Amino acid sequence: MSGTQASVFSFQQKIEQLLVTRHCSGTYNLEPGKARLFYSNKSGDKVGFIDFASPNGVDNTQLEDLVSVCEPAKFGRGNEDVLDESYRKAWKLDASRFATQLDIASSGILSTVREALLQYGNSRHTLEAHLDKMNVYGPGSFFKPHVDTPRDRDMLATLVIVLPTEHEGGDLLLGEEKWQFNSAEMVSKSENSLATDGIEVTMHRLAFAAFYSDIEHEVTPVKSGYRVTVTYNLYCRKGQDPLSSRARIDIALSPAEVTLIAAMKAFLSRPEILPSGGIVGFGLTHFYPIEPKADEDVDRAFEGVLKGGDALIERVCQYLGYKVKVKALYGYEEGNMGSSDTPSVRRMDSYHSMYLTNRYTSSMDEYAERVDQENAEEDWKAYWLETGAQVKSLTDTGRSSRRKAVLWLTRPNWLMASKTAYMAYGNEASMGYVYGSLVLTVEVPDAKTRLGNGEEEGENGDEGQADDSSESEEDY
Ligand SMILES: O=C(O)CCC(=O)C(=O)O
Ligand SMILES: [Fe+2]
Repeated sequence: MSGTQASVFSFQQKIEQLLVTRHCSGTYNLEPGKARLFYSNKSGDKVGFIDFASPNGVDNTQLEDLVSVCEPAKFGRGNEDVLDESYRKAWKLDASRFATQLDIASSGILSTVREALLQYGNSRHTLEAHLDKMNVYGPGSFFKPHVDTPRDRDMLATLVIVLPTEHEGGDLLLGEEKWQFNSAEMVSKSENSLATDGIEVTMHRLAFAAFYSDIEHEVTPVKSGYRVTVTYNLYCRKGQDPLSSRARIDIALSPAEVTLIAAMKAFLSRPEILPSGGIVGFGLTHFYPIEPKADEDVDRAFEGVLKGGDALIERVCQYLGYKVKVKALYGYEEGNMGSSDTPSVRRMDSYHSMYLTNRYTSSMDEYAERVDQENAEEDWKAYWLETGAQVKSLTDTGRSSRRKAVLWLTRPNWLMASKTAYMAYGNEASMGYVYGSLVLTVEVPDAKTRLGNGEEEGENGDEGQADDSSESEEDY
């Protein structure tokens, strides 16, 4: 391993330690009179309610009545909603057939979740919760590994509320490390507190968990009792900025940011790293909802709304004064840049060149699939470690334009569990959005300029990789 590769490798390890998948969970004591759930059957001629704050708790007869108005829960396999009880066994009730008194905003649940999920994001972005459905998991109910289908480009996360009922099993397992949300135990604890009239009452608590929707998750079988959940889709809406750009709100740096800033500064101060300047690229950890047909600009779409560790990298690069761009990355085979310019995706080691583009087209699906191929990991790593690989940018007509040296620092989607779920299993049929794999890039000047002892433009323009290095940074 060359000296450069060794420093890239150790820097890569440092970053990856900081990029953990973020999720959040907790409990909330239900206040009497504020935790009823009303429901109706399909025709609306039968209605009922359950008071989850009732001091006596909720009994199985009440839950069986709720089940009697529910339907078997389907899930999405590709573009279809399917009923397959070997993959998902549960009941569901659409949002149109129930209402809950629970207010996730005034209870503070939503702001707690926002703080965790948008930790490094823009402080002006809001987290909007849309009630999705209610599910009941009875004895033997479960939901095998899946991701939550993106409903819209802004869909960021899923919030699951587990209401207090006595049950066993039905844990939510999340991500590669199978983080466990043991909701049965969390809701089993109740507290006695004094009501205003001095009488002691039992307060029951709900449990909640929120996680980025592209993280693979599953619900283990319920062993006894009924597990009742209300789920919300959480959308990150970009903040409007009616004020001048000087009126920004900047949140103080977190320890992870401080560590990464120092590491990045030290790394880029090494003269052997991109000596003539070029692009530093990061494969994003998370998948992002993309509408392949929309042909939208991914940089504009995702700038400032990245998830978890991806947002951490973005914020650190911005802090260091670099302009960050979100891009799609394609590989092209030699000789395949004919007039049709249809991207052809092949194994990384057979690529002639890599292309960075602002557009994500349906061919990027194949690109994402390629990452999933068996044994692809090794090739991918080797490529990702390669220094001085080149990228070109694609113009809107699909023709290549300028070349730049690129140094890849993190592998894409490496924290995600089995990638098959992204293609095959969603909690709903796909609705025109797919999870796409993206990269983040920053352009860095040559080593002399970085070390503060060179001319602004750099002296060494003959590296041979940048055939048009005088172009503005907007051009890659
Ligand atoms: O109930 C849970 O904990 C998660 C449910 C879920 O994954 C879903 O409904 O998509
Ligand atoms: Fe799910």
